[in-house]
Amino acid sequence: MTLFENRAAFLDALAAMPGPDAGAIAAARARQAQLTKPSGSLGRLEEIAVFMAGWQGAERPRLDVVQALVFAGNHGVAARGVSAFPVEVTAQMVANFAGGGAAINALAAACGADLSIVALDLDRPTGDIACEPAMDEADCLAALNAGAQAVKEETQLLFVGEMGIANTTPAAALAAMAFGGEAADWCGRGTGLDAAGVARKVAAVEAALAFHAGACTDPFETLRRLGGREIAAMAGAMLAARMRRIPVLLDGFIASASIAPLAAAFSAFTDHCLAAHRSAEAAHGRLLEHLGLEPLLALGMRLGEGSGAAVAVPLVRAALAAHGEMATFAEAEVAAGSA
Ligand SMILES: Cc1cc2ncn([C@H]3O[C@H](COP(=O)(O)O)[C@@H](O)[C@H]3O)c2cc1C
Ligand SMILES: O=C(O)c1cccnc1
Repeated sequence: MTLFENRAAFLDALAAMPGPDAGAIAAARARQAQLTKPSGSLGRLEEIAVFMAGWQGAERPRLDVVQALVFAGNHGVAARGVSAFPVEVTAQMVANFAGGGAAINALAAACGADLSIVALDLDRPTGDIACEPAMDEADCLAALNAGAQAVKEETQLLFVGEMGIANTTPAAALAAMAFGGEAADWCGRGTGLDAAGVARKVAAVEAALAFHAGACTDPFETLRRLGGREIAAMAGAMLAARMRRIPVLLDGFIASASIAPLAAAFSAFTDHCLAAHRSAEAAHGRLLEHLGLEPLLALGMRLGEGSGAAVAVPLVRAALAAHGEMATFAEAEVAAGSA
């Protein structure tokens, strides 16, 4: 099913996004207050349980179906020498995902997530954002829909990741266009660029910001001009999740940048997202601040693929286990305090 028939349908869906279930939030909070522990003593685990209750619409949310989606795409801007790796690596890594040999294969299995890989026209790199739009309208819509279609109805927690050599460059451009600042503020070392490589990246992002200035009039247009197929697919999947009230664990710099145009237009967009981690990519912390999200972890990871989100899934499981399985003061006949 095509969720977004056209540009207007995408923008309408964004404007009409639902909020969490207030009744389930109230019920989960009331339950938390009854559990055999001092109020607040499980810290953020309590907030995670209440967050999950609100988006799942259940006093005791569950985590039987965790879905991981990894989207892959290639980028015209790679020709400017903005990555430490050659573009062939994108397709080679897609083959590695299929063979089960990538980090996300191991980490998705370790956290009990159901992993799917969606490769998007790898033989057809996007336009070079420094001097042309990444995609035409049909291409951008197709990528948004590829993301949306991949989200299963029964998913109880979603995370998305990406593979696309050079994609920290469009990610930096998207973040700069959404939240302002200099190109250099948003450019890091990606896969391990040296100083000259970072300088080429900054120049590419500066050129992109100048070329597309004034034309990025809505989130669709920003994604179309400055994004990429895997980036638009991530945004489409995370919007589709929101439309179905499915909570999202947000991965690293590129996944976060994919929703920057949506969040810049509608700051409530990130309400259904938990930031899994703060990537070692220099600008990720600042980007999360703009998105209004506090990362759960900071492990020095800078891989993408959804790897940081996978590592945070056990925290959500722990939060829901405590919330769902603990006894109340009444059940355990423990005296409740005044706090
Ligand atoms: C072998 C390999 C596996 C990866 N898995 C994710 N990335 C990550 O690195 C890329 C972004 O960094 P840059 O913009 O510097 O190219 C993306 O593909 C991202 O997913 C990888 C990169 C490599 C080389
Ligand atoms: O934070 C990320 O997602 C990231 C950082 C560097 C390279 N690839 C991905």
